[in-house]
Amino acid sequence: MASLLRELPSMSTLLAAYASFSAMAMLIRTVLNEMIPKPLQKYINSKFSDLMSNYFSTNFTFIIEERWHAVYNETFRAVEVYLPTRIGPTTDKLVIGSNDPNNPTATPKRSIPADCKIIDEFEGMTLQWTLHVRESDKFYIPDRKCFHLTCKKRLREKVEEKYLRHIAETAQKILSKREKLNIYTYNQDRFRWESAIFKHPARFDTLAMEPELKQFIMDDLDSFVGRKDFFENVGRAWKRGYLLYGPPGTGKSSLVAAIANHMNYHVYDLQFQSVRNDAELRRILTSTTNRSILLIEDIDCSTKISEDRGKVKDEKQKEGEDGRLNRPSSTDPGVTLSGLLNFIDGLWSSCGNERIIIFTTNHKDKLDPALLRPGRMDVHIHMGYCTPPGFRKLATTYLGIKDDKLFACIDDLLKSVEVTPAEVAQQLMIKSDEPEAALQGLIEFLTMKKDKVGEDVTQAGENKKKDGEEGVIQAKEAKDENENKDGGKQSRKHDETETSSIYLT
Ligand SMILES: Nc1ncnc2c1ncn2[C@@H]1O[C@H](COP(=O)(O)OP(=O)(O)OP(=O)(O)O)[C@@H](O)[C@H]1O
Repeated sequence: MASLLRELPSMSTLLAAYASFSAMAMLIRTVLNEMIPKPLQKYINSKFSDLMSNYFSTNFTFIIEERWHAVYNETFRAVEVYLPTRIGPTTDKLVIGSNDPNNPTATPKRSIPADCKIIDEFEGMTLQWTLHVRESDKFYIPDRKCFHLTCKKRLREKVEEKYLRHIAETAQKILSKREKLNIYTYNQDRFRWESAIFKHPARFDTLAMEPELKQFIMDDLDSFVGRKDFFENVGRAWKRGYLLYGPPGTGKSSLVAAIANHMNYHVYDLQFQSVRNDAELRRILTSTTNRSILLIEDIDCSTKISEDRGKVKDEKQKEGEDGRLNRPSSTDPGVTLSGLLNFIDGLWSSCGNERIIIFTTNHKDKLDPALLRPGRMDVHIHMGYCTPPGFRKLATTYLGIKDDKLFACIDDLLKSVEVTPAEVAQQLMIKSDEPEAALQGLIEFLTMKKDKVGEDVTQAGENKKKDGEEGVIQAKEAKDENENKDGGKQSRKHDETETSSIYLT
């Protein structure tokens, strides 16, 4: 032992060696600093530290981004649902909130804050999650979100095979048990769908519609849900399109709410005006979930969608333009009909399952024929003026009565006056706790409307009289014809477009 100690260098030798090594290192560093440009130094440093950490680290990180190629990443969505259920004592912050104005005392919902570590345990493994948000420096590019999942390198395969599948299954269970429906609206500034609780009271049994029509729609919806294999076998995307058209106040929005409640589907309410172009439309539509309704209301108000493509082209050619229909302008919404059709029944229609697409319009005649072509929207539903069965339904809903001696009189008036279910409902609501008074008020309202129509027709006749003898004869003929129909008072002409109807394409 003593001989061994004697062979060791002395303390002063060690210090001298250390000093000369340090001097040499400093010299090399100074030379390298002077000779190698800064960016290259940075690059070498980062490569070196990556290499070291990869080589020596025992951890492995999965990165789960919000979008996977062109569509929303379902793994990301599953993690978003699953992770808030795994908040444990190691988590030191949490985002909470509620979007249910009907229930302000409800327990707030949880969401994961950025850069917060969450530890999960699964089959003896410890897993660490972090949500990263990379802010975009360009206003037209959304922020990028991704989850980092870190585990031990040796557990990588188990995590991939078992843990991630467990997350997908758990999220699926949570989502299938959803008690509350959401209505989503697209926030153009934040590039994302934002939700509110959807608690619309409209149901099929409160809708004033022809009973057969109502039954048809319910059967159609029910058969759609159970026909996954059918759609697959016939090579069609598992989607159903409804076009609801009719005057304002006939219940188009109420029918959408009734469909959502019947199917237990979330509603994505898209305003075309908030979409910049077809590429953005594709992005928006591919971020919606399965088992949902895509609602585009008043589709006729979107000029590019509603105008006949032929007409647009002709007009543009007349103006000496190049006729490119799809070019967005500063005033028109940038979405084109072809962009929309591509999602309805084009190649993109196969992205997603169990989707219902609903368009509503007050002016079906303004829509591009391409949108009405057979097979595009599977079912066209005309929402018409209030009929006697519709009125009875409203009387049951609003007054709680199934029959009354005044019903016959109201039925007669409804056959001769164009009145929307919204107007009838409004009248019944005024005195809903006094059914007799409410019905009497409705009779007065309908009679007033009928008389007004009569006056309008007489006025039109008088105007024509001024225009010449021929006009007088025609007005009289028209008036006589109506008088013959309903005992001297003006009546409305019932044609097939005034009552509710259905048309399968
Ligand atoms: N068929 C109906 N059955 C029951 N209630 C109805 C019906 N139609 C209208 N109403 C009542 O009138 C209100 C307005 O109707 P709704 O918004 O559904 O009509 P709409 O056809 O969508 O009108 P718009 O074209 O102006 O959007 C509803 O909140 C509902 O109370």
